[in-house]
Amino acid sequence: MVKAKKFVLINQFSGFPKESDVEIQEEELPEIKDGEFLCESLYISVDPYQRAYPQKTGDVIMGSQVAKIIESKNPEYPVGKHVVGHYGWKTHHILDNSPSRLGIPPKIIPDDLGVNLSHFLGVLGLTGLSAYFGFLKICRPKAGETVVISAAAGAVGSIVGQLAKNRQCKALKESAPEGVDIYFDNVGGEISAIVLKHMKEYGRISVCGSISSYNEKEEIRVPLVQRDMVSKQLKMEGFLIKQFVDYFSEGVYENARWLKQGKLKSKETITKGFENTFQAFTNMLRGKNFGKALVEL
Ligand SMILES: NC(=O)C1=CN([C@@H]2O[C@H](COP(=O)(O)OP(=O)(O)OC[C@H]3O[C@@H](n4cnc5c(N)ncnc54)[C@H](OP(=O)(O)O)[C@@H]3O)[C@@H](O)[C@H]2O)C=CC1
Ligand SMILES: CCCCCC(=O)/C=C/[C@H]1[C@H](O)CC(=O)[C@@H]1CCCCCCC(=O)O
Repeated sequence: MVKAKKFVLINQFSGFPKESDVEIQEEELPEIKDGEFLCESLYISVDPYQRAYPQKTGDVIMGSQVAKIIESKNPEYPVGKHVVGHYGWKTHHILDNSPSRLGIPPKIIPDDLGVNLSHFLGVLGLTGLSAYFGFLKICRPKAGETVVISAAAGAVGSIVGQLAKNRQCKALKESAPEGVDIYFDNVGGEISAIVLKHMKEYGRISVCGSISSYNEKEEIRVPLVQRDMVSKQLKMEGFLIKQFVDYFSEGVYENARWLKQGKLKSKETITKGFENTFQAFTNMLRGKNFGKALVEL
């Protein structure tokens, strides 16, 4: 009998998440049934959306994992293979072909890509794909254009910055005297209101997230955007990565190709130990991560 450990939400987050809002609980897992497989988590992803989205008390905290299949009664998921899933912060899972709450079933990790397993939660996972699709497909960058990225050192932002440089764009950290062609927004709020003022005519804004608001109890108020949107004829588009789910393999293989060519570097901040998952989560919310924040079990 396998005893799984899991992080359960016991109080709704209010403001910045507190240790007392979650609890590690143990769960005796039953024997697997036909069509099921048992997997052991190797890496767990901590992400801002775990604070942004409402979660029910008593539920396992949502999140993705890379796990190794250790027992199987499902020929599609053989023992020894690794999967990426979105089944929560838990050490062991009994799964089958059923999709997660993101509508995606467990994905077998290809053995032939020659990259770290952890990359499938970062540069080759939901954050790397958010950078790939959110920047390349929504912003359609052109050489010589000026790009500004908020939360540029993070999991998504650090990939967008490299994709921008690979396309001979000027990825700026400080001021942009000639104005901004593309703004990749992970933060929202005041910083975005300032960048909007510096957008060039026909600029494009890809809205990936608004982390400046996730821990705020009060609605953040910023200046009206419509005046600049109209006068500068700007395009602003929000997206959720799941909209591109049918094209994920394109993004994974392109990012993997650039990784192997050295054109993309995957930065990760790894916290060791399942019991430190919540700490890794709050460290990320405090900006203590560089690249993708992960937990290695
Ligand atoms: N649309 C989609 O499908 C997806 C959206 N996202 C969104 O993308 C954004 C980045 O996510 P991800 O790369 O995973 O996270 P990051 O790795 O960038 O970590 C979050 C970062 O946000 C910054 N931050 C935290 N709080 C604030 C604040 N109050 N004001 C300004 N900056 C803050 C910190 O960086 P620092 O303080 O160093 O600037 C922190 O490191 C988030 O908004 C997330 O919700 C992510 C994945 C998919
Ligand atoms: C309003 C908050 C915007 C947060 C944007 C964000 O961080 C999205 C993250 C996506 C992640 O990369 C994979 C997803 O599809 C996340 C969005 C939805 C995840 C939670 C599902 C919510 C639910 O089940 O109701």
